[in-house]
Amino acid sequence: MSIEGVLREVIEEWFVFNLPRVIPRDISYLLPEGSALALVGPRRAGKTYFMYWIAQDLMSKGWPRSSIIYINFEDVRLSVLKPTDFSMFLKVINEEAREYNGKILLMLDEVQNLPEWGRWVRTLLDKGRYFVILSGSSSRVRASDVATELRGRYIDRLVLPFSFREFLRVRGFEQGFLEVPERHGKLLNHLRDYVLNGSLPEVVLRPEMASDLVRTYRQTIIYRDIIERYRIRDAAFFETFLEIVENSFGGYVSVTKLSNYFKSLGISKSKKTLSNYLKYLEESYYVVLIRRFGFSSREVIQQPRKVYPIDTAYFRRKSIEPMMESVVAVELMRRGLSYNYLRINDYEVDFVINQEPREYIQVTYASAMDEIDRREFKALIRANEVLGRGVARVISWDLEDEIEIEGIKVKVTPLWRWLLMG
Ligand SMILES: Nc1ncnc2c1ncn2[C@@H]1O[C@H](COP(=O)(O)OP(=O)(O)OP(=O)(O)O)[C@@H](O)[C@H]1O
Repeated sequence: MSIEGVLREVIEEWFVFNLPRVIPRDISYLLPEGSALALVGPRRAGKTYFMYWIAQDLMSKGWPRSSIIYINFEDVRLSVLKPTDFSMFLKVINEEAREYNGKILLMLDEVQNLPEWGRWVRTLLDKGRYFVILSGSSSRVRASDVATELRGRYIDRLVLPFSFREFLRVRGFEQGFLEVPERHGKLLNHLRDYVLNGSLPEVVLRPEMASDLVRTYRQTIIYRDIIERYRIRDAAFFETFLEIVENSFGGYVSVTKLSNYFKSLGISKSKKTLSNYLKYLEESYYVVLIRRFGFSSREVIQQPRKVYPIDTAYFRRKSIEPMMESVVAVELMRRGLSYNYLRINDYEVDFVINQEPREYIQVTYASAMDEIDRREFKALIRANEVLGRGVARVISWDLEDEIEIEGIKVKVTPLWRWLLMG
């Protein structure tokens, strides 16, 4: 069959494809004129399913199915598409689809498999007749690649594993009357499940498969998205490096210390290489790195970074507190906030949110107010003194209070409430 025939076949299959049941996400989307909507985020976080959801949502608002085309370029039948096939592609789209209010929506998935996809998308946008939504593998269609390929003509949306609100929706737990004791107990059980097992959609939906799924996801990220993509020749070394990073989840990684450590083993790796490896892990959305507050980006490389996995399913179990911090870090990312950790002499604040007013956050698993380490409060007070007045908050497991220490009000907020606040 000619490539034209194949493309028609793929599109016609889409028109009769039974869309799966999709759990609605709390991620907003829009169809911008002249720009593409790029969905970025970690592996298996639900980018494709979010496209299906958009299709369903638009159809419920009157869009006919024939005005929406979804193409997955990972389809082997499309692997022979060449950059010069663009005119044919356009002709097939125009013949197969029907306009709705003068527009056709094109959803292009795994777009990295399409040679020169950036040019294709820009040309489509120039025609003024198409809305384009695209997504691709986390490492090849990273936010930075989209920026380069589309020269600013895009809006991106980060698709992360389920938020706690979405997670409760999957579990069928209504979000009212949370203080009623029986419901409260259930809520805390859900919270424990969320913190300990993470919220990758398939893992949440098929908990019995969790360990197999998580192992496979990790392998794909490490081997396909990082080692292959960045052409890392010394894969065995990278794995050793990764092991150290994974064992540091919830703590610090310092490129300087790592470089010295490897030197002591007779392995010479430059700080630049190690720093790049960390960057790859971050760009592939496997880890979240938190930089120290107050240092320029050049200086920050020398500073230890705090490291968390993108989902606690990847966490090497330690205690629950660092896992709670991990959930908070990813939630801040979900809310699109910029944040750092802060260290002033011996005091440390887990998160400083860079907004007006600043917010200083500590995370604790303490089960009674007097169990909270005084140093946690002291650090919040120091932060207020040094960086200026802000909101001081302790995120706890289930404690709720507001106290005043040395003239500074500190809010103590349960993790579940904080997660549902966003
Ligand atoms: N909103 C959702 N409702 C129901 N199931 C979902 C949802 N999102 C994701 N899933 C489940 O998680 C799996 C992975 O989701 P999806 O394929 O959308 O991820 P992705 O981000 O496109 O992955 P990749 O980066 O590997 O292409 C799906 O096969 C489905 O089982």
